Amino acid sequence: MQRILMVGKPNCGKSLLFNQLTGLRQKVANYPGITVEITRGKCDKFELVDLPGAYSLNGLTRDEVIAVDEIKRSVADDDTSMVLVVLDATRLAQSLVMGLQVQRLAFEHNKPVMFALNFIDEVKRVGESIDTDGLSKALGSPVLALSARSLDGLHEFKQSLLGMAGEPARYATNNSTPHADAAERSQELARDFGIQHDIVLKNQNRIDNFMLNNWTGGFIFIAVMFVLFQSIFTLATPLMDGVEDFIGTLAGGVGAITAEGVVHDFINDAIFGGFGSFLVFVPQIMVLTLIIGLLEDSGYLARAALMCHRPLSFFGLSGRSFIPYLSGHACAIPAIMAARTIESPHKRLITMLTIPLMSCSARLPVYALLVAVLVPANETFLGIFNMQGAAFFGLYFFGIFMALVVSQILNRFLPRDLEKTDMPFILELPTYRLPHWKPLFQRVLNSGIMFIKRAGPIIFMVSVGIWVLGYFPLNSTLQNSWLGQIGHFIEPIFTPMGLDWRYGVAILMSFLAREVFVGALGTLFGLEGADEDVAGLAERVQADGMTTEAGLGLMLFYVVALQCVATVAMLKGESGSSKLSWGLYVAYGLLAYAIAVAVNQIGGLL
Ligand SMILES: Nc1nc2c(ncn2[C@@H]2O[C@H](COP(=O)(O)OP(=O)(O)OP(=O)(O)O)[C@@H](O)[C@H]2O)c(=O)[nH]1
Ligand SMILES: [Mg+2]
Repeated sequence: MQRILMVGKPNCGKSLLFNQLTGLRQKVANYPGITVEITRGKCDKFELVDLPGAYSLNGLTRDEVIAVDEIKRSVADDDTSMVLVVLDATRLAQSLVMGLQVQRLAFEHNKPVMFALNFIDEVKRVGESIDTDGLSKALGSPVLALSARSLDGLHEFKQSLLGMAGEPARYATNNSTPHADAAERSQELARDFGIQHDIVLKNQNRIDNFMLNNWTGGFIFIAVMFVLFQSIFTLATPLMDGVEDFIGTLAGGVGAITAEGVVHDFINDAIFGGFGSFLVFVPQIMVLTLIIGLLEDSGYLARAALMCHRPLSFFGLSGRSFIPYLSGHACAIPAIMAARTIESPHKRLITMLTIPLMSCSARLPVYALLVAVLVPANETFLGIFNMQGAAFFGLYFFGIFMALVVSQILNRFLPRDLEKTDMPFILELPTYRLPHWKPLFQRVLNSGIMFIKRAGPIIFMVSVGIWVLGYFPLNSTLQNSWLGQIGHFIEPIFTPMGLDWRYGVAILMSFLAREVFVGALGTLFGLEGADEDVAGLAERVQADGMTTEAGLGLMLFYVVALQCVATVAMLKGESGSSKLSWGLYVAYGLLAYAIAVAVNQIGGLL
């Protein structure tokens, strides 16, 4: 299949255009450096390649290097038909540096180039226009104006693109002599053809004066973060109650039509009690994705990263660590990849190694369960803050705090040779924008589906496995079932944490994937009281008499422990060291255990 290579500066809308042309759903957000790997899709009979953004062919960060290497390799390849350069029409000068360099490279290999002048909707909104014919003449390649968001001009653009890709030889002949200094030429072209820059900047600066000011900016930052973590709890609660009621009703209905016996118990305890307990938490993951998405789309996150640069530098990190850290609250795997945009290898490594301490969404079910057990519902602090929400914030905060402490230690002890290639912190601030709702909702829905797909099978298997071991030999109690016997054997490890063997089994199982904890516990409590209704695992744990110190220790255990094999694999891939990655898995596990034991023991003395 012939290939169309798509290039451009970061945040110029490549991925959104790629999605429109291929029907795929690559991540799109208003922050430079979202795409960090090469993505391929099909557009008509061509393969379209979306690359990470780069400001020039002298790639600085790892994602830029990936893009530049692929451009250089691919442009010389016979299978590449043409190069599509995406430009941000509102930031012509910055977009053209890369554009001109790539055009020159493409011409050297007899490949035609087309320029997509994106963001034309924003140009129109400020009452400006761009002379595309003039620009096209000056560049010596066709320029087509479009908006990947409002879809203006997209149809005509697609026709022209396919026309050129289908007959590259016809367009490849080019007589223009590309200018030697791309940066200088970009400035000239932007002056001649670009829009009055201050129109766009004026509004933005007005907001930024407020957002980036030491006082108001700091206050807004803290308020945004607090609302973010608080709303994961408060916004999701009605939805979670809805799911819980639904599962409860379903379980009641199914229970009524199955005859008493093994099958009835299995459905009640393993399916509804185990797997059902886990499904209750899906709305929370979706709310988290929604809020992070809103922040990303608005353009605020880049400002937050800028403000965090100085404090983060103190811990050996960079302002660019902020986004990987924040997205680590959804999932560590893409967050570790997002660390590719960090300019310094030393800081990048520290960021990657501490991302697993961010409370990812897989911990949400565990937190939600334990917070519901330990903190009374509907209680408020000063009449404003929901106490359960505040407890959530505390857990997230503890994760971030631990990450900073570990970063500081790593900064001291990691070999310094990586730092020789250290580079300055530069971040282009994107324009403030309203969210793009449709892709945002798709992303939210997708996060829920992905969560179930990824963790669902393993939780189902563990729930079934635990149920079988706990149910047999027939007519035994849970205590002297097969599972009980194994449990009592491992119990001494968990006694110092103030927990009995049932929690021990659930914790051990959660080293496969941390979400398993809730399902495993749900099955265990289901087995114990086979006649009760399945809803309300938190009430059962509460009634069972978990002490506050043991519960708190257990929560902190889950903040710190790295119970995710996929994260270890990702770390191995990105750091190139399997010893380091598995070492981290063990180290965070031991640290988590030590913290839980300490909290329980000290709490017991008070
Ligand atoms: N108004 C408007 N917004 C756009 C347009 N194209 C893209 N966007 C928005 O611009 C932002 C960046 O889009 P992306 O597609 O992620 O940009 P990218 O070039 O892939 O960025 P990197 O992957 O970071 O290099 C997103 O918020 C998009 O919704 C457009 O034509 N008009
Ligand atoms: Mg992209």
